[in-house]
Order: sequence, then C-alpha cells, then structure tokens
Amino acid sequence: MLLTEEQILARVASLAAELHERYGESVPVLVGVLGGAATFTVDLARAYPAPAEVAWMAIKSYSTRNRASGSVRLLKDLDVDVSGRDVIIVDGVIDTGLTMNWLISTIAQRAPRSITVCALLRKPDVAHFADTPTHVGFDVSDGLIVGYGLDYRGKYRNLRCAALLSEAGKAAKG
Ligand SMILES: O=P(O)(O)OC[C@H]1O[C@H](OP(=O)(O)OP(=O)(O)O)[C@H](O)[C@@H]1O
Ligand code: HPA
Repeated sequence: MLLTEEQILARVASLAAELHERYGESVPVLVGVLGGAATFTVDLARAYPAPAEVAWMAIKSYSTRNRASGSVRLLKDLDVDVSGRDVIIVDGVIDTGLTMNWLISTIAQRAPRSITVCALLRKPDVAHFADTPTHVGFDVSDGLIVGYGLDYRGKYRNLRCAALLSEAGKAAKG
C-alpha cells in the first residue's frame, strides 16, 4: 500500500483548490489522458469548486528508461477547441516525462491561452517542464504503481488505493 483512498481524495481536493486559485473566474478545460488518468480526472473535476470543462485524449506511449528513445501515438484526439482556453493536462503519473512532454507540445500547437500540468504522482528523475506550471499530488519513489486508474498490463486499475506492485503481483494471473 502506497496511498490510501482517503489520502488520495484529500490531496485531490487540495489540488482542485490550488488550481482554482490559479484560474479564478476563468473556466478551465481539464484534459484527461486516457486510460490511466480517467479516475483522477473525474475526481479532480468533481472536487473543482467552480465551473470547469472536461475533455479527453487517448494516447499510447512507448516510453523507455532510455530517455533518448520512446514515442507517443494519438489514439483519440480532443473533441473541443482549446484555442484561447486555459488548459489543465491531467495525468495519473509522470514517469519518464515523455508522455507529458508530447502532450504539452501537441496542445501548445492549438493556441490555448495557457497550459498547466496536473499529475497525481511524479517519479523521481523526471525533467521539469520549463515554462509549464506543474501541480503534483505526490512525489513518489521508483517502482511500478497500480490502482486509482493505473494499471499493470490492464490489471489493478479498479483498486481504490494506490499500491506499489510486487514481483508476485507482476506474476499473478487473472
Ligand atoms: O512519463 P511516461 O514515462 O511517459 O509515463 C507516463 C504515462 O504512462 C502511463 O500511461 P500508459 O502508457 O501506461 O497507458 P494507460 O494510460 O492506458 O495506462 C501513464 O498514465 C502516463 O500517461
Ligand atoms: O508506475 C506506473 N504505473 C502505471 N503505469 C505507468 N506508466 C509509467 N509509470 C507507471
């Protein structure tokens, strides 16, 4: 067990308050990254104490620990026009940072008014996103984390807590 459901939801509420402080009267668009950030995006949107829109992108990332390599493929694009809008990119975890860097540059091409990153978890060695304000729920150590939307080969997304996956968990069938 890494984070209980109570710890996660308390931090989600404070992240929503931090973001609202940043945006004030503006109505931001929360862009949730499917599938790992589905749970987090919905909870963050519901905790946001003012009007906010929610939109989705689905991508497949092939990140590797070798930061020179890796690629991202777009599976489903946004179906809202974000030009002139304040966009919050919401993801469950920033690990190598490949996915988030790709999302920032892809969304920046659509002329939003601003881009902010909000990730529930951030692994240790990731580069910071210059010029992009970043809100992080928890800085965590290396290791595969599952639950609260995050999976290992399609499993464990529906755990309500976040947990560090053991070797036994990786080997488990079913
Ligand atoms: O910082 P990075 O090393 O790029 O990794 C982070 C990304 O990896 C995970 O998605 P994944 O590709 O596992 O797909 P999923 O969203 O369907 O779980 C996670 O939800 C992030 O989007
Ligand atoms: O720790 C993780 N858990 C699930 N998916 C991920 N994608 C990158 N890092 C992770």
